Amino acid sequence: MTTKPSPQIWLYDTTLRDGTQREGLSVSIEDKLRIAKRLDQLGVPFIEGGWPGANPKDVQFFWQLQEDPLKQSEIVAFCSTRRPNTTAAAEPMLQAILTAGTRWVTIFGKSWDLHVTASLKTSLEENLAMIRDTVEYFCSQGRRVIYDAEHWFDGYKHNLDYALQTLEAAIAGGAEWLVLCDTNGGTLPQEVSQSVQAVNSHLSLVVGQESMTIPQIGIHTHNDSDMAVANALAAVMAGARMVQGTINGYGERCGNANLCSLIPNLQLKLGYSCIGEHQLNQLTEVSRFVSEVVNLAPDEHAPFVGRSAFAHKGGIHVSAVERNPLTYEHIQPEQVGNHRRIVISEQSGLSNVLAKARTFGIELDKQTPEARQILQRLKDLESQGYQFEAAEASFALLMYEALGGRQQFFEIKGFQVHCDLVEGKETNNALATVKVAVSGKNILEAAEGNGPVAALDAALRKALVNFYPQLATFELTDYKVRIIDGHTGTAAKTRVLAESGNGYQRWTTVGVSTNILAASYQAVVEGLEYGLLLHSQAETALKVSS
Ligand SMILES: CC(=O)SCCNC(=O)CCNC(=O)[C@H](O)C(C)(C)COP(=O)(O)OP(=O)(O)OC[C@H]1O[C@@H](n2cnc3c(N)ncnc32)[C@H](O)[C@@H]1OP(=O)(O)O
Ligand SMILES: CC(=O)C(=O)O
Repeated sequence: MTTKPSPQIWLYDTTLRDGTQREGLSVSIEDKLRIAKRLDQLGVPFIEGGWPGANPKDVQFFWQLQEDPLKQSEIVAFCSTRRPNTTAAAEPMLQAILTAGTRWVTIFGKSWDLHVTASLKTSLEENLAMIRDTVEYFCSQGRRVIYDAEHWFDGYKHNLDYALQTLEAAIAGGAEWLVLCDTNGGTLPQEVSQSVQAVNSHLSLVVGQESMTIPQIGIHTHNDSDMAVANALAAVMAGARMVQGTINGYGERCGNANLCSLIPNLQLKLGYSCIGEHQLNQLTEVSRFVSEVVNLAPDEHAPFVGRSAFAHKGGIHVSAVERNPLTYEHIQPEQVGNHRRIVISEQSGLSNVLAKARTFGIELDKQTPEARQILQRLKDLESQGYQFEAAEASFALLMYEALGGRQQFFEIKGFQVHCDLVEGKETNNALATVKVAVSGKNILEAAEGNGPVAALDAALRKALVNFYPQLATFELTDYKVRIIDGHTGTAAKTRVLAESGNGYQRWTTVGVSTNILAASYQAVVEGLEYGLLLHSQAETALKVSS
């Protein structure tokens, strides 16, 4: 028996054009080239690179791609129709599109009569001529044209006859795709379905009579009603075959349809073919790559690709997921290149503790009193203000302690910090002294730092480095302070999260106290202890393997 091939949906990425219309997002030519190349590897058939002629950066970008073309994607130049009362050939803006040297061009034109009169300030007839002429001009120059019907759904609602005439003008000019745009993002899914079906029926009737090829329908949605992905899916289910969107949903105002959600929904839920399976599992990496290049923090809670998309926190969830992931996961995280995470907190049950212990190489038995003690200690500490979700190294130390296997690398006998808040003295304004004991030997050390925590960290390392030379590679990489129960004023508790690293691993520890220095001290000391533990575990593993 032969299996029916999945119907194809043509993906059209506009991260480099509509995505860059997002407030706070700006990219260099090099950034654009890096993103285009990554999308090319992902197998996106169309990549809208920008509007050459609108700014020098986009002109350069297309020229550079002529020197070093993409391997599989079509790079597309974007532009408006010609201005009123001129000719396409006379428009400098359209000439810039030709020099961009792309095979495909996307032209956007007005579908809504309000826009023609209020924004273009021209007649309805002239707008039809602008659409037809512009598309025709590019076709006559050997380009293939995608026509973006701007404000399609508003035009459809307010003046259906005219909106349809604008599509017919694009067809008459030679457009191969008609992309219906929800430019203002205010449309709901059932309106999208109904409109796409109506357009398809109208085109088969009108264009069929003139025995012309019927262009295919595409969809371009914005997220102003939080419907961009739902609307694009509704359009596909109603017959659209091109989907425009951006990586991470970047775009003007509230953004565009998010391809990181659309692709897996289309492919895994609706059975359409968009990109290859081995490309689908690159999606999480592509999402993070693009957010890194555009210098925006990734959305940790983004569906499919976010760090928390498959993170399980509630004890009931973890217990069930450990038995069968289908209980609380809608797809396998690996299908989109993501992975499952178990989070520990006051919401945990024994299943969370057991699963987390396993990630540290500790096999706990649910029936043992130690497992229950660890859970109880976790809940007690969280009720005092600790948070272990992000401080897994402190949780590991807590587990070793409960199991009687916490190694004592050093003992702190006391510490003092002195801050010198003299105006103009911004460096080394703090001095810390520490007294520590290692293998029964007492050491007293002092160090300066740009603040009390840095000074304390430096003094501790100085005291310990002769015993543990690996400390020279450790560094405090991040330090976060949060005031909890702030209504109690200066008596409020402070939670400190300290991130440490040794060049190839990072770990986070937590400290809580009414005294910010005591909280910091606790987090910093546990950070050093955990780093020493990692080193000692690595040495043991090396001895065993050799
Ligand atoms: C829905 C969308 O997202 S469409 C893409 C929107 N993206 C952008 O606007 C980013 C790039 N834009 C730009 O760099 C500039 O706006 C430019 C270069 C295009 C135009 O700059 P300017 O000539 O200074 O015009 P300005 O931005 O003030 O106004 C836009 C002009 O385009 C016209 N216009 C708008 N839509 C269309 C269209 N579909 N076809 C033809 N002209 C159009 C407007 O009527 C206005 O013309 P006017 O100046 O003769 O009144
Ligand atoms: C073309 C486009 O970006 C829009 O209509 O939203």
